[in-house]
Amino acid sequence: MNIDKPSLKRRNETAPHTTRQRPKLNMNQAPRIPVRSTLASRSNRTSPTTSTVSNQSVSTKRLSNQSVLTTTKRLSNQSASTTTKRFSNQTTVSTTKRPSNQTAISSSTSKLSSQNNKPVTVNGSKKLVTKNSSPGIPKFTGDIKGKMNYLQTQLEDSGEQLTDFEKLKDDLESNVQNSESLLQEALQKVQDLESTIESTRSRHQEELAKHQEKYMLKNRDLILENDQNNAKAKDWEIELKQIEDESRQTFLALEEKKRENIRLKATLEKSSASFDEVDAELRVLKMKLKSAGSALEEHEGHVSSLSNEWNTKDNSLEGLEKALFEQEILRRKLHNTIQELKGNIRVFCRVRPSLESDSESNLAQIKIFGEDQEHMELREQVSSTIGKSSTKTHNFTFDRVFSPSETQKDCFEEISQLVQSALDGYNVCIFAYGQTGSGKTYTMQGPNTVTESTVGMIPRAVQQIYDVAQRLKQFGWHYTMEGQFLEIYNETIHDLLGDATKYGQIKHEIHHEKNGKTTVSNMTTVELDSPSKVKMMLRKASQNRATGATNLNERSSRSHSVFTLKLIGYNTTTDERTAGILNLIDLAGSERLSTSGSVGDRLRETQAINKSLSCLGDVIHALVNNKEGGHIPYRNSKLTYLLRNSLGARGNCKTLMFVNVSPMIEHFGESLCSLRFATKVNSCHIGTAKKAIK
Ligand SMILES: Nc1ncnc2c1ncn2[C@@H]1O[C@H](COP(=O)(O)OP(=O)(O)OP(=O)(O)O)[C@@H](O)[C@H]1O
Repeated sequence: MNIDKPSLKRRNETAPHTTRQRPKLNMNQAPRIPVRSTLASRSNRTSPTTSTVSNQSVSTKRLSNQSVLTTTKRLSNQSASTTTKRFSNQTTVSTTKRPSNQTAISSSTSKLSSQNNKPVTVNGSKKLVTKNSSPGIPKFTGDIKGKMNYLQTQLEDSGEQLTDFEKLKDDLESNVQNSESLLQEALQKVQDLESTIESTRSRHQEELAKHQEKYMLKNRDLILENDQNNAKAKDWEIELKQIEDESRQTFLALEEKKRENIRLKATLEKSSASFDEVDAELRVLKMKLKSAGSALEEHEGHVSSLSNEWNTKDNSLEGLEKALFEQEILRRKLHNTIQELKGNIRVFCRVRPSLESDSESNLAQIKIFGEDQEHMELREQVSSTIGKSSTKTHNFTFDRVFSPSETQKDCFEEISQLVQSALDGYNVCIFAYGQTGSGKTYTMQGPNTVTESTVGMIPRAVQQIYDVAQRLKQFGWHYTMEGQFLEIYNETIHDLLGDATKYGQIKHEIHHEKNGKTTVSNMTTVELDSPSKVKMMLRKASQNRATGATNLNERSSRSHSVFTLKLIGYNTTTDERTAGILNLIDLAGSERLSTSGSVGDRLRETQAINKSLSCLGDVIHALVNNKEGGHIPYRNSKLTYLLRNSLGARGNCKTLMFVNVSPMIEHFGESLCSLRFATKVNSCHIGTAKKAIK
């Protein structure tokens, strides 16, 4: 809808001559002027006969202003005079001859008249224009009068013609005026149209601008919408991807479910088959049950007769229980008599097996023999001063020698009688003596990673005491068990169940009361009402020992550990009370100062260990050799002072010592020393032990 304004203007300017639309003339109103047509065709022969109004108007105007008047004038001036003047010799010629510039109207009118002699329509009235040779005009006859008449006639004709022409002129002029007014109207219409066009154009422009603005806004909205749609499309893409992933996973899960379903179907089929089997079995069982039901009825009859029998026997059972109780008292008496006969100090030797870290080739020759496995022989290759090699044999005898293949259970079976004695009110000490790495801790507690078969003497002893205490309940005995665990390191006592970070800050003093009770101050006491508590206690002690040293084994070999279990029994039937103590002692490594090669702190440690161990030997020696009431050097070491009431001073003590030895040749010398020390202990006889009965 682009409107080219300049081109419009140009068109307006050129319109009169070319394509400008003019108001149409109403040809029915306008007079028909064939003359003008002829004139027009003559003046512009190339123009179409249906020439434009403007052409017509212009021609008409000219006719009215110039041609018609000129023609009329000339006609009036010339026709008469010239015709008259030339009449004599040129009448025909002058009348027929027309000036070259004479108007088209006159010419055409003349021509029409002369050629056709037909009536010419002018302003709607028909006029007959005659030629000179027209039969209406009298011919010149040749006389003057005739001539005059003729001329008169001619003049009259001319006057008529003139009148016609004037009429014609008037008509033409009115035509011209009409045409002009039409033209004015047309021009006015053109102007109106132009202003209409202009207003339409400006309106269109405004509308266009509005539309453009609207479209721009719409376009901007569309861009925004497009951006939003793009963002949405991206979101959708991401969402679609997620959905795709989810569906892939769902598909995988579905596949897995399908496979599981297949497996389950197979299992179900199997199960249904076995269900059928079970169902058949159930039916068989039901039948059996039925027959058993009838058998049961029979048995019930038997039961009622047996029940009567039972009642009579129940009465005799009470008598039997009483007898059993008496027998239990007797058993305990006999047991302790046997223990006493065996001696109050007994020694067991235990040879540990070779370890992965030991080499087979370095095993010492150790032989264990005797009816009760009580003898052992150690062979040693020696060279004399003259270089002659020979075998030297060392023989030892103990209460029992355990070979490397014997288990913890085997060892415990032998000491369980002593543990029983603690329940019966005796003070029992079980020592583990030997060089570092000979198996003392293994024997007393078990290895670091303990199993049911490797569990040591301490937990086994507690388990036994717990079991026996439970069993003795039926005879009226009720026991309370309290446990303590301490360490003697460099002659200082540490509470292994206490706070290891406070070692050295808290002082622990040993007190012996007149009633024979020994106490250590500031010690943690644990009530052992179940065997599981012993495990907890041992774990805690082990952790404290680890906190106290960078190397657990190193610490354990440099200190004595003493586990004390106090057993207090009360018999509600007999009102009897017992107070026994079980001490389980893992001694520090017994290696000699010369072989240890210790210096500095380690030297002082070794000296302290050796001192306390030799004190133990001295105490035992004094107990053997001193007369009753003689001095026993218990105070010389913390260990002997602590165990004063358990080492036979008051006669209710039982002592067992495990001497642990290594099977390796490299430890041969230390093993001999340990065995010699144990032999001395074994030869002691500390009188007859008496249980503590209050
Ligand atoms: N009878 C045994 N059966 C199997 N292994 C044993 C036996 N006796 C000791 N051992 C092992 O030998 C090694 C040393 O034993 P243990 O630590 O008990 O010696 P120790 O005499 O207590 O040493 P320390 O004085 O340094 O504490 C340990 O690895 C232990 O498991």
